[in-house]
Amino acid sequence: MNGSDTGEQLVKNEETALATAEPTSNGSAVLELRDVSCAYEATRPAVEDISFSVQQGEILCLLGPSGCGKTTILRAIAGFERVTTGTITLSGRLVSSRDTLVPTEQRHIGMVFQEYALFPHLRVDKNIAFGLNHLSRPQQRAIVGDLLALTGLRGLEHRYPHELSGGQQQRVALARALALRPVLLLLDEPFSNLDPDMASRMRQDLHALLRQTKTTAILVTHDHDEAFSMADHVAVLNRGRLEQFDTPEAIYHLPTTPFVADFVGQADFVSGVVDNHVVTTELGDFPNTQKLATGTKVVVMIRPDDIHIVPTKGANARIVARQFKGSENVYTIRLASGQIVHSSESSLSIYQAGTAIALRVVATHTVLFPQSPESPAEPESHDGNASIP
Ligand SMILES: Nc1ncnc2c1ncn2[C@@H]1O[C@H](COP(=O)(O)OP(=O)(O)OP(=O)(O)O)[C@@H](O)[C@H]1O
Repeated sequence: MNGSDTGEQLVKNEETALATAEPTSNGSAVLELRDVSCAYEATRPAVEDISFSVQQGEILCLLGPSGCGKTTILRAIAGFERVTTGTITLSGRLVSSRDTLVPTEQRHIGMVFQEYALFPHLRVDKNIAFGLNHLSRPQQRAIVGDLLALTGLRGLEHRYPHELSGGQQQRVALARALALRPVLLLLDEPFSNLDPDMASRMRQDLHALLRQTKTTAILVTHDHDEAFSMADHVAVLNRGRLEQFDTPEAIYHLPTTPFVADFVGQADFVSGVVDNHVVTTELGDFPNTQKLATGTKVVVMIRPDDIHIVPTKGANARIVARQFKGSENVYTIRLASGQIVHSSESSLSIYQAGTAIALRVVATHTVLFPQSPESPAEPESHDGNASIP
């Protein structure tokens, strides 16, 4: 392992082009939440002090583990839940506060939920036209025709919901929501009932459709890949609190908490000590991007794709295990100290367990967190595989 290898190839955070986002804005926001809390039980808030805004035409993803409060926020925006503190403003109008609850039907919000909720006795075209009774027949036909084309449902307009696949039913639910030209479209885990291939296709189609119709949307998911591929901004929630609101790129590369770092991808956390301009760790030196005082103890977040294996006789680190993932091999590595880190290598790079290796670290963004007695416990268990010293 070579400390200078590590240090030379690093780029300071200040030099990156990553744009970070403001969670609130007083610009022309379609939706603005300010210090919103909701509680199902008087003593225990389900979500607390949530503030963010969504601009016209933007897609926001609410991302977090089960029970973190995603659906509660969506329901509060829709007007199904009261807020106990804070305000929700929609198109400049106060719709929720402690003393205000504008009814759902006056909020001009479209909704698509996991179970689609189509009318089983109505054909596809009638399902889509359901909310359009105030318009003339020719107007209704024109809107339905446009949406059938946009959602790829042409030819299926005379079928009943039970005669459609899950993906097709979901398109009908989308078309029905868009027919009313909502100021905001809310989607609660809309792909969770679809198989992975169909979900991936639907994500791309939905993204194109929202862009084409300039629809402002909020999508709830616990899948960070889904959030990254769909969103302009991602709000990461943990235990009812907003941990970070940012662009997908900044959430991945510049997470502001160990929880976010761990939740949005595999991450390892290596102990280090600040020595002037660098942080010295067992993996080499990293830039002291936060200008911390010499002697400060920190943990450095490192992703597996930043760590590369160099088989080296006599080196102190060892390969413990290999996990084949199709497009990559993820290696579990034990450093001389016993610390475990991970390395992502190409699917054809195969090394045996026990191989002595050096590590080349090419971290493009250095993320430092304070080392505290609490930090090891912060991330909760989920898909990620982080190990924190
Ligand atoms: N109707 C309810 N009554 C009491 N507590 C509730 C109710 N609905 C949700 N909660 C609680 O509020 C918290 C947030 O739940 P919420 O459904 O918003 O989370 P979520 O992130 O959407 O979860 P999931 O991904 O599993 O749907 C959880 O602790 C949950 O147990």
